[in-house]
Amino acid sequence: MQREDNDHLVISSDPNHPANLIPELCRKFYQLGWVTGTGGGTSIKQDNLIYIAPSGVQKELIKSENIFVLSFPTPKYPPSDRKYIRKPMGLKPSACTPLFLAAFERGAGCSIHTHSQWAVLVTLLVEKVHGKGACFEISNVEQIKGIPRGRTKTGMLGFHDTLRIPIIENTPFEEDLTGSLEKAMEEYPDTYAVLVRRHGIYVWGDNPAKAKTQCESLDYLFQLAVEMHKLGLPWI
Ligand SMILES: CSCCC(=O)C(=O)COP(=O)(O)O
Ligand SMILES: [Zn+2]
Repeated sequence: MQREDNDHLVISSDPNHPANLIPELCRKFYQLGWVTGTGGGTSIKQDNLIYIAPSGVQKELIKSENIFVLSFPTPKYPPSDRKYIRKPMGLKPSACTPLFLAAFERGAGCSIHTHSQWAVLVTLLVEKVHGKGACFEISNVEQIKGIPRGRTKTGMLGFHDTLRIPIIENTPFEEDLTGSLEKAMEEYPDTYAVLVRRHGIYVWGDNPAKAKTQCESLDYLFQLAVEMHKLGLPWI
């Protein structure tokens, strides 16, 4: 049943409650330039509930009462079949919802979408190989250790390991990225992120802290790669 109230699901004095964490994370991401101009967003899964930020709003101004709540599992399509249990009046759920759900279906506890310029720039430096999808690769940089080996493995990548992040092509509407994002997730079962050419990145993690730090490590590596490229240094 769709409800417009259910305020108790988003009102909490606990700073780690998803409805408090999402606004807090969005404020941090805004300061980093990742979600300016209403772009990007964040979603958290806790038990069988998904908390989602609203669409097309200033992400740094989101309040707990603006948060949508979905019962998980839920159909991704059509949007009218999704099991919303809290829908704030006058707001629309993030257009990233089916992409966030794709990460939750694969065990994630938090999914972040940013429009980081470093992420966009690396997608312009990595070309599509004929017959294969494009992929950002980097190795021999300490910060690679901030990324887990993968969903099917334990521990973090090592200094000499190669980090691979698939790149998918952008589409006119955010929702339409879902098919290619899921294909990339199948082709790279150990990835925790997918870059979207000329758009940004989706990053997910087991919980909000891991998703955030993985997002930070990746952004560091993208910036480094772009700066190395500018200096004429190979980054791989
Ligand atoms: C200028 S933002 C264009 C839409 C977009 O790419 C995006 O990430 C915004 O998603 P929302 O959560 O606001 O629906
Ligand atoms: Zn976007």
